[in-house]
Amino acid sequence: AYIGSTNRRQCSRTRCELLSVCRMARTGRVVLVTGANSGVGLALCERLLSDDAQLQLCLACRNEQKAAAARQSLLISHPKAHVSLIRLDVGSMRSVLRAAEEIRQRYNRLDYLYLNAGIMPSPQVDLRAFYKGLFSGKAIHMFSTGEGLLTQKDSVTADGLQQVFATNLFGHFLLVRELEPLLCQPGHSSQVIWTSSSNARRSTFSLDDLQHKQGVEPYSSSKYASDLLSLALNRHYNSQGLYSSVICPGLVMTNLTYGILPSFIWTLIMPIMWLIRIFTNTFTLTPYNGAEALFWLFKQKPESLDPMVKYHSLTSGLGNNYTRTRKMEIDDTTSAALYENLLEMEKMVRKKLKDGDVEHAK
Ligand SMILES: NC(=O)C1=CN([C@@H]2O[C@H](COP(=O)(O)OP(=O)(O)OC[C@H]3O[C@@H](n4cnc5c(N)ncnc54)[C@H](OP(=O)(O)O)[C@@H]3O)[C@@H](O)[C@H]2O)C=CC1
Ligand SMILES: CC(C)CCC[C@@H](C)[C@H]1CC[C@H]2C3=C(CC[C@]12C)[C@@]1(C)CCC(=O)[C@@H](C)[C@@H]1CC3
Repeated sequence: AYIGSTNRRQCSRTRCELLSVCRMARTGRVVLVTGANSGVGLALCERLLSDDAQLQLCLACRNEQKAAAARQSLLISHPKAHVSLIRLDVGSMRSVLRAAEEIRQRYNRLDYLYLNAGIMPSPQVDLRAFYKGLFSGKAIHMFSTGEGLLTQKDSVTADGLQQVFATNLFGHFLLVRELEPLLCQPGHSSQVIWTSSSNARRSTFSLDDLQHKQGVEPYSSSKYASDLLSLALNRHYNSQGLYSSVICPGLVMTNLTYGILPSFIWTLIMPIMWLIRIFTNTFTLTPYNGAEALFWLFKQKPESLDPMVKYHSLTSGLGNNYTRTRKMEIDDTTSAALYENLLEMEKMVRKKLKDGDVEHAK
């Protein structure tokens, strides 16, 4: 019933309207966005619909109510848009497999897959590092990347995976693998676009501890892993028409960032944040601005994209948005090794889920 809410609306339409919807559905580009019910993901959806009214947009979210509210808000500004919902908890591998099956049944191709859902659970600001950073001569770098400032408390999911790794990376990896038949269509190219971060740091990632069980910066590690994985996807799938890119939305005020400090502190420092924006173009601050690079990529020929760079959403002091590339600190050897490890992990997870089903049936 959840995923069929578009259909319910259509039932009440005339036959003629229905036929035109079906005709459009056959021609419009298909875009799926994970974590589309708030923040950068929702702002991206707004921008995509403003650009292309024929789009078939699918919001993949874990929370039914929030997803329905997001769809409603999109339909208020774009009443004729084709917006459907799919339930997807990207941190649960069973949910990923179920959602992918539903997507394969619903669409015969996928043009854009935005892997945007992400978490940073129980973030803690290291105040000592913050004060040190302020007077280190690298304050602007610290403000634009949050490097070394944030630690998080991770947990373990029902699949036995680290939650941050499962949500920010592995669930999305499994989704891409499952949607391969829709993404890799002969004579047709598709884009996979990861919402990574400039917080991604090589030193927080280790091939010996992919899930970052040992460390306290799982967010940074998972984002660095997404940069590596995007490169590996390009190496494996470009010949089949699939192109992968990573972006950083800059510092955006969303549920994720509001979770970092108590709300009264945000209220107090907000004027300072707007001031800092004069010195660093990475303080995009609004979800609309943060979605700039995601939207920019939507307009690009995928063949023209560089797999070694990250696309950054930037906003000038005067409030103008633009996208700039920065070379990532990644290499093919580590990227290939990560990919092999993820394939191994995928096998294990699939087996575990299958064995679980058999146990359950007994
Ligand atoms: N805000 C910032 O400054 C920056 C953000 N980013 C990245 O941007 C992306 C979007 O975050 P942002 O808009 O800021 O924050 P929000 O918290 O507003 O958005 C995150 C979205 O991801 C969804 N999500 C989280 N976990 C899951 C899950 N298990 N399954 C499905 N959906 C899930 C959330 O759904 P729900 O509402 O149900 O929790 C929400 O819709 C993230 O990947 C984040 O890491 C990167 C750099 C900077
Ligand atoms: C008065 C307070 C002690 C001031 C603390 C400021 C910090 C909370 C921010 C300074 C730079 C910010 C930042 C992020 C979060 C909040 C800060 C650390 C991010 C890490 C959020 C998520 C991302 O992915 C990054 C790109 C952000 C970079 C900057």
